[in-house]
Amino acid sequence: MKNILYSFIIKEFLLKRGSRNVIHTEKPTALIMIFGATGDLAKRKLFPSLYRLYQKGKLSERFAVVGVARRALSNEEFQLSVKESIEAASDKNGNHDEFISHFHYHSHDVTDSSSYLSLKQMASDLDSHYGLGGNRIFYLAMAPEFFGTIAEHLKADGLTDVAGFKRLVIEKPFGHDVESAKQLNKQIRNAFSEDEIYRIDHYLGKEMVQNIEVIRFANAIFEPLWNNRYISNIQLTSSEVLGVEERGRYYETSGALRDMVQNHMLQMVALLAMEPPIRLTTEEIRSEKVKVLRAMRPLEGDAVNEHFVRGQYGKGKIDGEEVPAYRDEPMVNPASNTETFVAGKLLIDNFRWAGVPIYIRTGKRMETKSTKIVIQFKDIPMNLYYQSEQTLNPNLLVIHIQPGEGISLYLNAKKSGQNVEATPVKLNFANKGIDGINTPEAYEKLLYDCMRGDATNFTHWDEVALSWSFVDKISEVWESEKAENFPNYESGTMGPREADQLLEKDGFFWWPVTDLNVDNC
Ligand SMILES: NC(=O)C1=CN([C@@H]2O[C@H](COP(=O)(O)OP(=O)(O)OC[C@H]3O[C@@H](n4cnc5c(N)ncnc54)[C@H](OP(=O)(O)O)[C@@H]3O)[C@@H](O)[C@H]2O)C=CC1
Ligand SMILES: O=C1O[C@H](COP(=O)(O)O)[C@@H](O)[C@H](O)[C@H]1O
Repeated sequence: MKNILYSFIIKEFLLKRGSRNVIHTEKPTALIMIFGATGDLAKRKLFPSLYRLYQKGKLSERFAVVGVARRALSNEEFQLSVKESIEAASDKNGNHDEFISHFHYHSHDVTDSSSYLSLKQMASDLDSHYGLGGNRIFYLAMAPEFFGTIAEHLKADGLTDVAGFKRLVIEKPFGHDVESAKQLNKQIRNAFSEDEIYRIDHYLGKEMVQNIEVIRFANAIFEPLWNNRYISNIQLTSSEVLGVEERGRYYETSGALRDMVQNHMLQMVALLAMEPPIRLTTEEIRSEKVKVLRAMRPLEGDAVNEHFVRGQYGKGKIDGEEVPAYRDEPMVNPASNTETFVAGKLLIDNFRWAGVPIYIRTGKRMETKSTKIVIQFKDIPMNLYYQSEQTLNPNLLVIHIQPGEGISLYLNAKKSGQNVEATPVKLNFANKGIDGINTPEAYEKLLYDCMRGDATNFTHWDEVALSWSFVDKISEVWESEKAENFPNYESGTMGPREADQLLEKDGFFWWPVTDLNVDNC
């Protein structure tokens, strides 16, 4: 029985997945201008992702990259840093010379108006040299305070006057709250229209986050059950083992709520809870996600601390090593009130989800690195197969986002032998096991999507505004009340006790993410 069900699910899943996922063969042509080209993001993610696209033949020879940053570098020095970043990320022995010859450097302070004119000249020369058709992508991989200034200069100094397309890719955080996000949006909208703006949420580039839609809408067995009649609760965990590391300055003004919940966690909630779009177009999918965010019950006053728990890590042990408390990290206030952990209960007040709690939790310095979604189905009305003192396990659907990728379905089946008792069985689909290849990095997919002009996996302004409005109410309360019990969880644990109590008071518990790991098939 286990095998029959298993193969049915896998076959169904792959068939539907294949019919939906068009294989893109376009080789887009563009000038990609990376602001912040000497920074961490460019080196760790952007250059290696562009290289992988090139290696896979998804970039034609008609592309050029201009790296922009303040420090004085020659083209050769910049190309060497690109080469080093590719080697550090993956390919130590490849021949990168042809690829890196497409990279050029412009030393430029983005606050200095005069240097945009030479940047414009450089862009125009590269456009002619590589035959780029005037297509331009401006990637802002810099601190957010520069986003608005750069966008304004690009327009004022004529860099956006192009014969081809112009697109702005903008990193997180998109604002600090709804007001600052509106202000930033206004600045960039003076230079780019909404459909030219690609707001990055790298979770939307993750293979299994993109798979949420397919699992839901391509399987006859799930969608009819995807509602408050059959689902008792949903749990989303995104736990990290790393601490705040070198990012104390940024994190002190952000905290886990702004850093992870406002964007990644709420985006995953929207994908899980949205109605089937009438078409798989960017506009239709975004519009369904927006409806979920609009239906999320806002929290105010006392409701904030009834539905949300905050935590901050203290010292502890990770992999046998002592690690410091958050308050002892570099560039962190020794009396910091910043949360490094958030757990919350969300309610979506619409016909499908009324009464189904969606629990989220995310934090740094936790026991394990894991992003998982657990959908817990309601109990059957009557338990025929267990002794009265035993309870039947609920059916669970687990979507493994990372580090393992796949899905597991927990069912009850008959125990082998003469008896008629039920025993839990787990049906597993491990993504790598089936495809036999490493799935592309999120940034690789998102860069390619942007070059092709597909904004589906980027966040629309309406989503940004709604998620900030939701989160702002929580921040207001937390910023006005000092957390007297911080630090309230030891590094290397799954967060504060209050996060468990949040579910216990509803009669649930967090499914232990380490026990649910996907096995390779
Ligand atoms: N790093 C990561 O993993 C992630 C980063 N992000 C986001 O990406 C963005 C960049 O982050 P990250 O790469 O870590 O930042 P870094 O601090 O490592 O890099 C900043 C870059 O900006 C350049 N820069 C700073 N000031 C100026 C200026 N006035 N004019 C021109 N260039 C300037 C720096 O170069 P120079 O000093 O030479 O001028 C450097 O290239 C941020 O918005 C961050 O939130 C988002 C997700 C993950
Ligand atoms: O955006 C961010 O995400 C990372 C976690 O990303 P993941 O892909 O490793 O899950 C987080 O560490 C960082 O603080 C945050 O800014």
